[in-house]
Amino acid sequence: MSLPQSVRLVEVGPRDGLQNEKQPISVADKVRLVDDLTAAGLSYIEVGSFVSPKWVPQMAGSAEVFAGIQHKPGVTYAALAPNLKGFEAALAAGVKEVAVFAAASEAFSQKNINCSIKESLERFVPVMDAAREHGIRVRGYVSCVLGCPYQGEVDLQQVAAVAAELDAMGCYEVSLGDTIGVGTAGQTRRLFETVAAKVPRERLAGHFHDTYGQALANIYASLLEGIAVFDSSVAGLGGCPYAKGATGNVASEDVLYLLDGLGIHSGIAMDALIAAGQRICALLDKPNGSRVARARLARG
Ligand SMILES: CC(C)(COP(=O)([O-])OP(=O)([O-])OC[C@H]1O[C@@H](n2cnc3c(N)ncnc32)[C@H](O)[C@@H]1OP(=O)([O-])[O-])[C@@H](O)C(=O)NCCC(=O)NCCSC(=O)C[C@@](C)(O)CC(=O)[O-]
Repeated sequence: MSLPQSVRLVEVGPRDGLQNEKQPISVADKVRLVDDLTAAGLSYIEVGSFVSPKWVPQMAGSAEVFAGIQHKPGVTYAALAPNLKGFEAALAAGVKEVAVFAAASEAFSQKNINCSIKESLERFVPVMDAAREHGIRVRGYVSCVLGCPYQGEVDLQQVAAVAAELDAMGCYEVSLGDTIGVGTAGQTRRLFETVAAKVPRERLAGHFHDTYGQALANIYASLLEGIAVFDSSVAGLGGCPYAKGATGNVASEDVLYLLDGLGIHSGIAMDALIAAGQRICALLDKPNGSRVARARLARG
């Protein structure tokens, strides 16, 4: 299979990246991050989550963040919504695209959203109905596709079954998440081969955390499988509050470098992206998780 000619990056830094941060981050700083990412040319930014603030306190101000950001025409600004309550809050905040999130592991589903996989899918039905009514597009996530922090191995047929359910209920795209970043390139190819038997490749995306340093290899393996949408996080920010020890997503800057090297178009400006990552890392007082950013900054 030949490599895709263009790739869409879904920037999840403001949501997946920041949700795990313990220190308070002001609405103004979150707004600045999203605006910086818009300026860098990202066409899709996951801005926040409409989840329980008791479960994920850092995402509590998501409505204010949506109210504060610049909405550039042609850019999608999305939010997570785990249930109808979250969807209604997102709608009230003017959100035009939401994402629902399920898991391929029962144990993770319970820890993350306090219900079984089956119950979570049932919860999404009214969300999908309301979204259809209001003309809101819905993206789907499946977590723990290559391993679970609680149950270990995950059956790829189970991943395919959950992805197929999300697809059938109307998610226009399903993102497969290696939540704890344990997967390897060979497993990634088998993952997409298996899931593509049930959901067409053009409706699948890859979401790789970089805990074991395999995320770029997994993205390359996914490209070879014909996948053309990847989630990434500026400066490699993040981790999941319900996946202890998992590091952030693959850094957007590093994915961009890979794509540029392959001649694959993404429309993103590297210098502006690096500047956005540096600004948020300075604010959080943490090292930049992008190797490309560190190398470029060291070069001066
Ligand atoms: C799903 C629930 C709400 C169930 O939580 P629950 O406790 O079972 O919910 P409930 O329906 O029993 O309600 C309990 C309380 O929460 C409130 N509530 C109920 N729903 C909402 C809502 N939407 N927004 C705000 N509040 C809400 C509700 O009103 C009530 O308030 P109280 O009466 O106690 O004051 C909870 O488990 C939750 O919010 N979980 C969020 C988990 C989360 O955000 N995880 C991180 C994102 S997923 C991820 O990172 C993985 C991904 C996507 O990146 C891909 C990958 O890497 O794998």
